[in-house]
Amino acid sequence: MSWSVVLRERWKILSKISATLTAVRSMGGGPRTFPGGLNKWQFKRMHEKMAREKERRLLEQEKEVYQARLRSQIRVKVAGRSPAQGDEESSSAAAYGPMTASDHVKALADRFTKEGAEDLWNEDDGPLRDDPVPRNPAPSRTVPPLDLRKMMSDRCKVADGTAWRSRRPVETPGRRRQYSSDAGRKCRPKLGVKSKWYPDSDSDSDLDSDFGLEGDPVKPFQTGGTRNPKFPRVSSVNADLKEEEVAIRAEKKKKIMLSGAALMNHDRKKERRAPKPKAVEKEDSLDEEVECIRDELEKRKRDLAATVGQEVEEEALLTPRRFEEYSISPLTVKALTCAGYVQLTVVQDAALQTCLDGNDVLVKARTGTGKSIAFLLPAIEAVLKDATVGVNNRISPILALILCPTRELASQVAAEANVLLKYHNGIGVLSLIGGTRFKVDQQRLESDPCQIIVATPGRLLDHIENKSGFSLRLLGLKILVLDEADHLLDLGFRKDIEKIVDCLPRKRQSLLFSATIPKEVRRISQVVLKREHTFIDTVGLSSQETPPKVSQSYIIAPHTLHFEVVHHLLKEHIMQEANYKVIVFCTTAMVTQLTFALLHNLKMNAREMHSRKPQLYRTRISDEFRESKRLILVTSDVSSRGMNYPDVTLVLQMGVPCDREQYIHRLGRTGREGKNGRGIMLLAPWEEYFLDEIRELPIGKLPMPVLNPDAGEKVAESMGKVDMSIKEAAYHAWLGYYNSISQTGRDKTTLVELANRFSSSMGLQCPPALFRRTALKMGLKDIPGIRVRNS
Ligand SMILES: Nc1ncnc2c1ncn2[C@@H]1O[C@H](COP(=O)(O)OP(=O)(O)OP(=O)(O)O)[C@@H](O)[C@H]1O
Repeated sequence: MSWSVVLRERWKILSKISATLTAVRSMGGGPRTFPGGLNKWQFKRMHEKMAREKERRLLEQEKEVYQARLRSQIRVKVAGRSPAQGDEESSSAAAYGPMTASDHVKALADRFTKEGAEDLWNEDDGPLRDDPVPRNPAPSRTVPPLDLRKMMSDRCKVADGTAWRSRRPVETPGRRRQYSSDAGRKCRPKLGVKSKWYPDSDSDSDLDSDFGLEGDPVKPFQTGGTRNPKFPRVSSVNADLKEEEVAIRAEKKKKIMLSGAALMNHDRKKERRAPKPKAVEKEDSLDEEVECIRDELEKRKRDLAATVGQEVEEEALLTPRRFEEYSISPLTVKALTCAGYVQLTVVQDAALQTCLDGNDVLVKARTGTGKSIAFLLPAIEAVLKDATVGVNNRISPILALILCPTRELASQVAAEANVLLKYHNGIGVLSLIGGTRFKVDQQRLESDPCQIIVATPGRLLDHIENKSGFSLRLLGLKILVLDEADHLLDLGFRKDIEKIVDCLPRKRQSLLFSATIPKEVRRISQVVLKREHTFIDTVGLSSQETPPKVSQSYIIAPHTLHFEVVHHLLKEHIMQEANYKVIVFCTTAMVTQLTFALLHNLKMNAREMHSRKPQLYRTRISDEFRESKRLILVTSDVSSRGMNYPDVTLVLQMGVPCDREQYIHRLGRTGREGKNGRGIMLLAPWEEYFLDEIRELPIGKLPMPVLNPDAGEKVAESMGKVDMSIKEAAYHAWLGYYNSISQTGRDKTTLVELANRFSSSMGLQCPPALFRRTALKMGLKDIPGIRVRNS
């Protein structure tokens, strides 16, 4: 065999081997390593396991609390038995405590109603305040809040001469609130309706329910131990307690007292043993009273709505305190002064010192009142205090982590942080947000010595899971901030937040800020906060949650006319305001696209912003709108929270928001820094149910505007020019939205009707095939009168 043949054979073998090697080479640039030499999946599984364990631990802790509560109940009841009863068990049990159960209840009643018992009351059923007297109390309202309970008791005094003691302690001047609950806002007095007791709720709500805070206008106890004739004797309550005691003892004998099964039994919702009024005739008159008060309440609300534009509430945004009075770095004070911040706003004054002291804090304050600076200052101070700062580390630990729900908000917060760090060389801020290249983030993380990260949860988790060494950098974290905390702890984000928190050191400070903190968020806030955190609420029960100088109104109009009404309102506003700046909120990204296309065809100066747009475009539009005047931003809810666009003159909400909180945040884009503003919500008749959710807000009804037929034709013509694919996409998205949020949407027959109306308002013919496609997409089957199922 010649050499050339041998060479050719060898060449063939070599090329085969190289082809095989190419085929088995792993994709994505080789294996990634994680701390502890784990691969990506092992690392992910480890985190999931840790999360599961944490969940189990929390559950166990909760069980322990129930057990302890049960034990203490039994102890009180056993101690309540007098030795005179001759029961050996009771006499030995009496050693547990010196009081009988009824004495205990009476003493508590006395304690709660006496003056100076403020320390017993909680902030919005939260933990007891460390510092009950704030240095600068929120200025009082010009219009005093309507105290339903006080009115009730006053009326009752007049009616039958008996003095009913209100459960609400008297507001002491100089205090923000002695205690709080949602009672004032959510719970109208509902007589004859039993309120529920949830034994698994936190200790604070126990306090509420035990003392009938929820929905009860009056309290059964009186000072001095005298009994209100409307309520049964405490002894009848004791009889109930005794029965329960016997049942519990029987359970105990079976040795299942503290078993999971026993706990499950106590986990069930129980009807609270709220004392009922005895006299039926009094109940009737009481009903009348309540009706009367409701009417008065409605009237007051209407008056407030009518006059809100005329400075009903003159609350000052700034306090007399100045930043240099706090223990913050002089360089930061210099930067603050440079940016025009000299005095603190109310929320900054209320929260700053507590945050600087290193406590875990949950803060609620109205939109546009300066929460960002209130959490950025403690974050910067925490970084400055760390010994590693100033040391020339190539890769510095991440000391402060700020999480925001949207990319634009994260960029805005990072920009604000940079303003405050103007004179601090060596401290860096980096924003990690979705929609940008991961590689670019990695390079910036390696090249910039940043100690503060502002991130959206998804992208941060990406870095934790896919970038080796990133989790290690987080181990030195000193402070965690959740801006728009209620949204971040919402179902959409919660899993991500839990995963992130699992990667952070336990010994850290956590700050949660938002303009809305629903009760359920307070309960789950302990996913992030320590149990003994402080709750600061600068809004309070007595005040409205929306900006005081924003006039709020709604219009009910047939859906087929919505685009026409929007066009009319915008034209009218442009005529009235020379420097108009309007935000139009739409229900979904696709509906936003459609509305923008329509306004664009109508030659209005508008921009669009929603999640379907690339990040670069979104950033550009956001910056442009921040700087501009005489511009309309048509947007989805990506702009509803936290975005600080100065001098917005009108917020127009087209269609129902997904919940009450979203309404407040959308509206909060106007009237910032205590300025004037206007908010209009446009609803279809079937969306009126939403008004009930915001009934305590000063919102008034506007009549349906008189529409110009010529303008109507113009709108129809412009709608005709909009691309069919945009209309179809909006149609799908719109139906999906209503199907997911509203009761109406869940009624399939109504949904078909809505679909027809929506399609006609777009000039879409709604062919059955299109509706079938939508219905299938939404997982709907068997709609009466329509064959949805694919044959
Ligand atoms: N101490 C201050 N003095 C003057 N202006 C301030 C001060 N603090 C904040 N501001 C201004 O108040 C405006 C609103 O601030 P910020 O965006 O922090 O409000 P926010 O409470 O976070 O609102 P949202 O709830 O919508 O997120 C900003 O324009 C900011 O510059």
